[in-house]
Amino acid sequence: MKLKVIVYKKVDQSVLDFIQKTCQVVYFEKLDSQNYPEFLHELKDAQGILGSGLKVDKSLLDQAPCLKIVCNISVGYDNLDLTELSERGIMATNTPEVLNETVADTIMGLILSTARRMPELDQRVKAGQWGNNLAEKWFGLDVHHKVLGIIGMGGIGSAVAKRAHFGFDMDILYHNRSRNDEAEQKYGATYCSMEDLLKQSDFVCVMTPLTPQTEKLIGKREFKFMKKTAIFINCSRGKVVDEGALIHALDSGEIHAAGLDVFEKEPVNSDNPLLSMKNVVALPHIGSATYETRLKMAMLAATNLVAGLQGEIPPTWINNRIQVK
Ligand SMILES: NC(=O)C1=CN([C@@H]2O[C@H](COP(=O)(O)OP(=O)(O)OC[C@H]3O[C@@H](n4cnc5c(N)ncnc54)[C@H](OP(=O)(O)O)[C@@H]3O)[C@@H](O)[C@H]2O)C=CC1
Ligand SMILES: O=CC(=O)O
Repeated sequence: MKLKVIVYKKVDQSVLDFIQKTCQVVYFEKLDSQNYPEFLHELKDAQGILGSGLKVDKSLLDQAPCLKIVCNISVGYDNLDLTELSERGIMATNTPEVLNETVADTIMGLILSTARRMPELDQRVKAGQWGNNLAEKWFGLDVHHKVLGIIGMGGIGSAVAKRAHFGFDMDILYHNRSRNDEAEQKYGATYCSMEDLLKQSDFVCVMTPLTPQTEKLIGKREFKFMKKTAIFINCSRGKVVDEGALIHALDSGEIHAAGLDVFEKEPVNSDNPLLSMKNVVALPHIGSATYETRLKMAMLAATNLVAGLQGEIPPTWINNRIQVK
């Protein structure tokens, strides 16, 4: 008999076909309050689940006694309680690398659009407010030859550094817990303390995972260190930043602007002060959202799922030191 798995996110038919060669698939294009009871019912005898964003914690796992593998279609796995999964011998996988270049493109888009105020100017032109002269008040800031500080020089951070170094002649500073020799050699990135990075950078880009150590990593103190002309970019997770402190920093002119793909609460509330600030460019958590990359991510997640259930090693297994169930 085929093993039963749940796919709880819309994926391409080719991904479903691949999984269905070896598994029986229960498919929810998305989970909502209407179909959640049905999902929980199916979970009772499911061996694998595949999707993204679902909080997989003790209370969910208590309702999934047969589960062997949880496959995220995302590189971030802050939605997973890894301790709980590992104690139960359940494998967890994510989708690193295949999205690096696409997310880096999104980040460069945020850097350029905040510095050159593209969304604001687009709205003016479309509203018929071009006028005869482009007044100085619509000027932006240069990106090329500036200093880019990357906090979290991993897969995505390195792809940003590559673009900034070769494409924009930027100087790269970075901060991690450990040195990234490759980024230093290939992109001339300079390792420095967080404080030095914040003080010296024209653009500060956060690209760490969300962990207990990185929650509110950037707060009041960090914004105070930044230049008044600094542009802050967050494409990691909203909770890595103290959103109240960010609002204050933008409001009070402590920093110049922000480009945000992620928010403390998603979808962001329509009355969030960040959304009414002209110096904020806001995106709806679409860092990796191209057809090509989302397909690669879903296929990698499916490959993990099938491998794990067939007793093979999933290619991107996170808790790979556990005694498997
Ligand atoms: N907006 C979007 O759509 C997307 C968001 N993301 C987010 O981006 C995150 C990063 O992805 P990716 O680049 O693939 O991950 P990587 O694991 O490749 O890189 C993360 C980097 O963060 C550093 N880091 C981790 N903890 C700390 C810390 N406490 N202080 C300083 N640096 C730290 C790591 O270095 P070291 O271990 O040496 O500290 C590493 O260099 C994901 O976890 C996800 O949350 C990812 C994809 C898309
Ligand atoms: O947020 C997206 C991810 O892949 O992580």
